[in-house]
Formats: sequence, structure tokens, C-alpha cells
Amino acid sequence: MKINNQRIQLQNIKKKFGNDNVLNSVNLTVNSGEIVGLIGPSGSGKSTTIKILLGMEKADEGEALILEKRMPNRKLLADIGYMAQSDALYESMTARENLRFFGYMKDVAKKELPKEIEYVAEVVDLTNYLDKKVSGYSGGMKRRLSLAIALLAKPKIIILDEPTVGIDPALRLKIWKELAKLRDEGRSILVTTHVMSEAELTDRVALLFEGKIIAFDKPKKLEDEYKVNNIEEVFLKVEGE
Ligand SMILES: Nc1ncnc2c1ncn2[C@@H]1O[C@H](COP(=O)(O)OP(=O)(O)OP(=O)(O)O)[C@@H](O)[C@H]1O
Repeated sequence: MKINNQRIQLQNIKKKFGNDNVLNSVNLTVNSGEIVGLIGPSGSGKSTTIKILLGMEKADEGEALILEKRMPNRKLLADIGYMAQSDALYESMTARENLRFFGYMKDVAKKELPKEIEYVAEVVDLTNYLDKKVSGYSGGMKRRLSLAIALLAKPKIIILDEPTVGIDPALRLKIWKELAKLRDEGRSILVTTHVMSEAELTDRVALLFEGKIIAFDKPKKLEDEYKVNNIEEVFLKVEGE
């Protein structure tokens, strides 16, 4: 029997908006117990890739699968923690009320919920602000709350679109450490970023440029292959070829 370790699969994804080829044969996989980074400059197609994966946009060609199923699929909702690029929060409610609401949506058992909320709030350093209304939150705090919501219910699949934008370096590091821990527990994490230094923290990194994956491998392997010291230099080198 073939054991499929690939929890996320994007095969030959093509997408046009009008006459613009936004994605051109994108192939990407995320295994269990793996953090994959999708990295590329603004407008390279990162969010579009994620939206196609989640069934929020339709690909013109190709196949996008999560746990071998095409999205949207209601049955998979509790298995997926998704953090979008823009926050979708209830501003008139407190952070705790937001977390409670999304916890119910994800079918977290009522008696588990307080513990879950405590854990995700701790990861993003919001423990002391849980009872404050979201309307009074700063932009960075809203990002952190969105990330906390994505981590609720310990989903098998975690998909984060630019999770660390507006988050200061110390907390950024803490969040990456937590992602590594979740990875070690067997979860599959796909994270987009345009911060090249964050690529070093992933297990495999896909470099997206003008809708094409121009390289996809372990960061260290890419650096060795291109004889450079970091992913930014790999990017510049591949891009120049
Ligand atoms: N709904 C849409 N209609 C038309 N064009 C779109 C639409 N969504 C995205 N695009 C275009 O597709 C391209 C890729 O956008 P996308 O948001 O996927 O890039 P990105 O890599 O996520 O960028 P950023 O880091 O700035 O968010 C851009 O040129 C964008 O203008």
C-alpha cells in the first residue's frame, strides 16, 4: 500500500487574472511534520496560491489538494488553521470572545476551550490583553490574534499568509519556535513571507517569482547548490539566470 505523506499538494496550477498569467505551473507539496515556506516579492502570487489551495479562488488548470481532498470541503475545516493576509476579526468583541467564537466554529470541546485559549494566547503574547476589545488593538496585536485563532484546535494543517508582518523580532522568533514545535508534533505548515531571513527557518522553501516556482528545496541545499550564504542571494542568483 502506498503511504502518502503529502498533506498538501499543488500540481501544475495555472491562474490568469484577465490577460495576466499570475500563476504558471505551480507545483508544491507539504509533508507531515514539515514547515514549507513560500517566499517571493510582493505580487509574485503567494496569496493567490494559498487562496487556490483553500478553494477561495479557482485555478484555470491543475489540482490543489489538502489531505487528498479538494477544497472547499466542510469536513476538513477543523483540520485547517488558516491565517489570511488581512485580519477578519470581530472588532466589537474582546479577544477572548473572538477566540471562543472561532473555537466553537472549529468544534473545540467546551471544556477544552479555556485551556486552548490560554495556550494560543500565550504563544502570541496576548495573555494580558484577552479581555480588551479588538477595536482597541494595534495592527500588530490584531495579526497576533489572527495567528492565535489559526492555531486553535491544534489543526493538522496550518496555512499562514505573512504571519509575522508588523510583529517585532523577539516575538517573531518565539512564533517560529512554536511553529517548529508544532512541526515536530507532526503538523504540516505552509507559510508565506517576503522576509528572506525567515526562509532559513523552514524545512523546505519554494521561491516564487512572477508566478513560477524557480527553486524548491531545503534552504541549506539551495545555498550550497548556488554557492551563496543565504536565501536572498539564492533568489538574486536564480532570478538573474
Ligand atoms: N482578484 C484579483 N483580480 C485581479 N488581479 C488579482 C487578483 N488577485 C490578485 N491579483 C493580481 O495577481 C498578482 C499576484 O497577487 P498576490 O496577492 O497573489 O501576490 P502576493 O505574492 O501575495 O503579493 P503580496 O506579498 O503583496 O501580498 C498581482 O499582480 C495582483 O495584482
